[in-house]
Amino acid sequence: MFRQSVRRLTTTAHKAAEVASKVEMSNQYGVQLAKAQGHVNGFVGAIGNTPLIRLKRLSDETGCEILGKAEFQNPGGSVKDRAALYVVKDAEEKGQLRPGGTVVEGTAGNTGIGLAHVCRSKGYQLVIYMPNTQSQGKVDLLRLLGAEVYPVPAVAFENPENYNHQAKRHAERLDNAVWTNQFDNIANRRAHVETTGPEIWNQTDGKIDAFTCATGTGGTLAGVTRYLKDVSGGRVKTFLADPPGSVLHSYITSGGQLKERTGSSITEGIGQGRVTDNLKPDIELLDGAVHISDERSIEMVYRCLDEEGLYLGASSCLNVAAAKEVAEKLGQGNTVVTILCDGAYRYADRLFSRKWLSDKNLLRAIPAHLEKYVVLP
Ligand SMILES: Cc1ncc(COP(=O)(O)O)c(C=O)c1O
Repeated sequence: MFRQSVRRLTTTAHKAAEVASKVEMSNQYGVQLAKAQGHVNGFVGAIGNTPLIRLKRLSDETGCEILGKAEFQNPGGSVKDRAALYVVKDAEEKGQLRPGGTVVEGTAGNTGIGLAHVCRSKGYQLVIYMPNTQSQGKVDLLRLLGAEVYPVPAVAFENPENYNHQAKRHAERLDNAVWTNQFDNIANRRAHVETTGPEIWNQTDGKIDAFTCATGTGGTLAGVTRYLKDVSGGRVKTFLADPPGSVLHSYITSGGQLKERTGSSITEGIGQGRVTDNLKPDIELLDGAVHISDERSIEMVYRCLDEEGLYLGASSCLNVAAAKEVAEKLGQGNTVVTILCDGAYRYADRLFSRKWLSDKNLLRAIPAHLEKYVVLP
């Protein structure tokens, strides 16, 4: 009995030592091993290097190459994983965030999910403030990923009770905490100057004529624009893609006049009422802007599913519709790249619901042969 217990203890101790040495080894050599053996180190190592997908039907139709960067393949499921990693890394590098610290952000969507994964994998606490108009599903998912979530009244940015200002104040009350401030923190834009832009350039071998995407914070559009303009000596043209309810299309086409925000869109995560600090340095570099109605975005959700087998969210499909418009504007033989921001999984209960589509007066935008995909009541 005694001998058995000793054997069990010795085996346990041996196993513990083995595990400890593996952990140590993985800490010390993780990055090198990852590179040598073709795997990546943890969640953050899996961010980026997403495929560039040729959209066959739209390319054939326009006589251009229309390519979508598959950002839905990031480990947290969206383009926002890149920004989440960069704003956290930036806070670490500036000494604002030390081991065991807390990240605080105001976000209603993908940035929160990206941050929740990044914070879990790096051992930080995460606090999220969001408007209380958001679905319970989003709140539940963030809580499931370990975040502390505060739904607060949905008031305008100018109101001190807006979720962004509450997030800022929360961080100020804590030690070793940072408000990552995705809208005006240019580490967000840097993620795309340093990763998304170079990936697109390398994946196209520099044979890219235009890039277009929508903006939420503006990080993706500004960062990719900056990189592509620099590396191509200004040759690559870049365009904002804008949904209804955003002021940026008219800001760009009117030469810098900021109008009052009116209207709204079914596309989530995009559309803006102001020029954020992420956009400011690069908005002048843009060659133009295209406006895409909700009808065109939703039609493209169904077309991408039917023609390409791609199950995409509405902002991705607004981008695809914009890429098609840019291709038609530039003419045959051009290569146009856009961003496939996330999949439809988080929005399926709306995008494929007959009631929701008819409440939004969008059922009529779906071509008859694609109505078979409206599978939810
Ligand atoms: C689904 C989706 N698409 C696009 C964007 C816009 O990206 P960016 O913030 O880089 O402008 C966001 C931002 O949250 C998003 O959630």
